Amino acid sequence: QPPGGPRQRGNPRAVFEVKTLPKDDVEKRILEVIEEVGRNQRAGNMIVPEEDGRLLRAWAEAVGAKHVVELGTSVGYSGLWFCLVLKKTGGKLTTFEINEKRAAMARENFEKAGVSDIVTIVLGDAHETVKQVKEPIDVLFLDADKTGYLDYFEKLSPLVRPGGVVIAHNMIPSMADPRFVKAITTNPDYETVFLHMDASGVSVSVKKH
Ligand SMILES: C[S@@+](CC[C@H](N)C(=O)[O-])C[C@H]1O[C@@H](n2cnc3c(N)ncnc32)[C@H](O)[C@@H]1O
Repeated sequence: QPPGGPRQRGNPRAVFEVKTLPKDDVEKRILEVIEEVGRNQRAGNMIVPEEDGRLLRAWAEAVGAKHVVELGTSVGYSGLWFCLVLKKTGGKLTTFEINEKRAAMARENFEKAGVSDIVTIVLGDAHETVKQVKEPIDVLFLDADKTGYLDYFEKLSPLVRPGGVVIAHNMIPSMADPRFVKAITTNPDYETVFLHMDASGVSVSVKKH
């Protein structure tokens, strides 16, 4: 164990312990629910590791996100990380989920965290329902069906604003759809980097100005 406490639950190989510290009561309330969901609802709900949650939050902060579109709500864990930012920017989260039970749990978690007013959960097959999105996107987060990433990217990329990002989860070679990898690495509109490849793998594609 490194000094200062246990290593990150999300990544036992993490070199330094990092803990997200609340800046104010709004963050405190959201972080308490993040901690609780991470502890009690991780099993069976395929939520991202904690260190990926912090990565999502960091990118959303960096681009000053006001509109985050998420594919794959599950129980709202990654969405809550985005809400830490969106509560401050006056932004909103539009998140898509096909599973009613998980969507209901997410609704409850968003309520508890005090962010329901900035979150829209769209229930149904996102390949159909994403057509509802008409506004510019600052962060597009792909974390639903892996073979669907290319379709989501093709449908929503035109709405991603210059300087915005497309982030995809589970991008290690054994999980990533090669057609999507090709799309984000050969498109001259994007600069793509791969992070956390010793864990779940996350791609970040920044739309160029
Ligand atoms: C990996 S989990 C999302 C985890 C979540 N982003 C988090 O970290 O808290 C993937 C979710 O995508 C949902 N999903 C799969 N196919 C979908 C589809 N076609 N439309 C909408 N949601 C879908 C699944 O039901 C599941 O809850």
